[in-house]
Amino acid sequence: MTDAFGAGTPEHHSDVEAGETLVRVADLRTYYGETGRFGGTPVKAVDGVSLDIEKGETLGLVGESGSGKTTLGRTLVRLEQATGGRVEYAGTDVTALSGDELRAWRRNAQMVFQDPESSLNERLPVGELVKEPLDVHGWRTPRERRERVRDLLERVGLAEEHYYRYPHQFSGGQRQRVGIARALALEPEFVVLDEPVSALDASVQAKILNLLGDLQDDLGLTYLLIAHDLSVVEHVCDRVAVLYLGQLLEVGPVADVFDDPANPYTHALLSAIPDPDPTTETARITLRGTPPSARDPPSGCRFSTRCPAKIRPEAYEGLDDDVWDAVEAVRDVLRQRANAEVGALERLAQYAGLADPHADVEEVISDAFAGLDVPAGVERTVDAAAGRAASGDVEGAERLLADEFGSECERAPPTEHAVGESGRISRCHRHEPGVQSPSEYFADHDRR
Ligand SMILES: Nc1ncnc2c1ncn2[C@@H]1O[C@H](COP(=O)(O)OP(=O)(O)OP(=O)(O)O)[C@@H](O)[C@H]1O
Repeated sequence: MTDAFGAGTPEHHSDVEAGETLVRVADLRTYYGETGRFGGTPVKAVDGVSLDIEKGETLGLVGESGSGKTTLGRTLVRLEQATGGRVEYAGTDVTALSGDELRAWRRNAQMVFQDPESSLNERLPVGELVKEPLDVHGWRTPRERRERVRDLLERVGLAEEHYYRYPHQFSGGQRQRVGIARALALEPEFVVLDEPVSALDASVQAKILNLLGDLQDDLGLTYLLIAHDLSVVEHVCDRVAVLYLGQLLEVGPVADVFDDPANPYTHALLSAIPDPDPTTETARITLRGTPPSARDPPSGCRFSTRCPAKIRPEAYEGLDDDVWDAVEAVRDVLRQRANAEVGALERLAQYAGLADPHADVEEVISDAFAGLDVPAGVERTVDAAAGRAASGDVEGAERLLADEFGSECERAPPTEHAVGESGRISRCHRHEPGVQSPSEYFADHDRR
């Protein structure tokens, strides 16, 4: 065994070498609430994720709010129990661990939480907060624990006199330092950092990120960094994984993914970052609305309901982009209306005499197509769908449009495709032969 920050590897660490797989995630699923209020469908927060994390790397995890980032992170450190699949840590499936084995493994896998305002118990002085995990694990003698806490406080840039202060006496950055010290108390090998700087001012963010980088170098840590700020990921991560509605759409080295994204969703996410160079002309892709419900995710590709590069039926390949987008927008509205949860709410509203839920479908349609030159064939199909919706058959209307305008994107889930030589993978039907790749498609279509 080593001292607090002594040389050498702590005994409880794995024998995995830098660059080898430390954490192997296989078809992982974490569902919440098997019996929901609206009819018993669980929220599929993580739904079939497979991913390797290498010892010593920083893997970024990005995706919109609600995509399952926190749930995935929490499942990897066993703060959440997986519904299915495996998390192998140095070859051992930790989803199956219990009792003493689980307790012993927990030393290796810790988490730093997003919000230093609420993740620290206000009633304990920071020294006690940092010492708590050592107490819980019965680490060495009480005196040695206090000494280790002093070392830890110093290591994260706090001073000895901070031991007896309370979290509310600290700034946001200092509180996050306390959170980091607490996570490191038991000398973990793998740390999930859940938005560790998003609640902090920009100048403080840089200091905390530097600290995390120094600690990684000194202690040989492996990080999973959850972040919504893509520029943070670009600066500090080795690889990045892109999550959408509980599934990974792209994984690869940061340099490659940021330089030349493979998946349409990554294209859209990255195009939202302001380009510091005003001379380059990068198209901004606007994503319509918010991701659909994780309780009732779309069939086929999860991103198909919002994808700007969705494959079209051959007859509509040449259709004007604006008309296509209007069709997609109408389909989106119909889908939301046919959704069980919305349906239940609407039935309730109807029962209370508040509204006729189908009254404004025609209005939605005329708004969507206003000012557009709509080909007669498209108009006929959309009118027929509007008629069905107005008579109360929203699902029938949705089906009619799906039959006419749908493609493999919404019929089958895309498989994993290797992209380039750097171990990158992307899930998208556009990587299959016979269609333009996502990059070729975006080069051809201005989706601003
Ligand atoms: N304890 C819970 N019970 C029920 N549903 C939950 C719970 N925690 C999260 N969810 C749901 O699971 C899905 C994924 O949430 P999660 O917090 O993992 O996403 P996220 O990508 O981390 O989002 P954010 O960026 O907003 O933190 C969401 O639909 C969310 O509402």
